Amino acid sequence: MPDLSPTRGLRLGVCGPVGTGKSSLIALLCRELAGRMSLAVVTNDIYTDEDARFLRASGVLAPERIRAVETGACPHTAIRDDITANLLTVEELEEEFAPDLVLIESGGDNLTATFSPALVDTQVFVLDIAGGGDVARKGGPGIERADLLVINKTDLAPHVGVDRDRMVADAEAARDGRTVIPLSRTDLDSVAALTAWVTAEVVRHRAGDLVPTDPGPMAAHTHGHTHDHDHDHPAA
Ligand SMILES: Nc1nc2c(ncn2[C@@H]2O[C@H](COP(=O)(O)OP(=O)(O)OP(=O)(O)O)[C@@H](O)[C@H]2O)c(=O)[nH]1
Repeated sequence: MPDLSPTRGLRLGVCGPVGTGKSSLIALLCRELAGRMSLAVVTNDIYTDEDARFLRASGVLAPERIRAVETGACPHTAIRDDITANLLTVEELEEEFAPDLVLIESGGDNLTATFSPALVDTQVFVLDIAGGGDVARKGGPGIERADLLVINKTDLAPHVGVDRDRMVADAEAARDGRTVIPLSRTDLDSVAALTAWVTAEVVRHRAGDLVPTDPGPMAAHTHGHTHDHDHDHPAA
């Protein structure tokens, strides 16, 4: 029987709306895991490398292990529809550092963006508790079917009038039992739960037991844009 276990590390996608704490979560994971495994990070931003600069400045990982993809369009395009730039960047990092884990951050996007299963082996969707207790009930592919849903910034729940346990229960109901982790960087037990989940995924991947599953495409949408002159668009 040939050895089918993968020779490259786990590729983990971190997705979610703007400002929910994706970069902070990646910084947290780097801080917790860097002593135990080899890591690399790819960030996606539309026009800047701001997230990569934030992570380099946080000092959690050698700067050369953090690379930015400037998507030039909605970030979800670069993580789902045309993943070439991301794949090339991930492969460069894999060739140079042979990481056990590559974390890929999507740019802040809307509620329905997801990673292509051709780019990541497993994916986390991040919600912000301050975005409101109803958000988990609204569903969408990431909330319902990402491998892990994180409800982040739970320390803010009392300040924004959200019932944390209710929101977690709603999310669990929407996800048919898939894992939900309520997280705050100030709650060490929750940080340990996140770290344990990621470590278990690395182990599953190494054993050849992790089959990437697609949460599904994002909802149909249009890209609003303005022009300062009239012209016809070429047919798509
Ligand atoms: N109170 C609290 N704030 C947090 C926590 N995690 C992150 N934040 C804050 O949330 C804000 C947004 O965090 P980021 O990590 O930049 O969020 P992001 O999702 O990467 O943002 P974009 O890349 O712009 O989409 C920052 O001010 C963080 O300090 C948390 O656990 N608790």
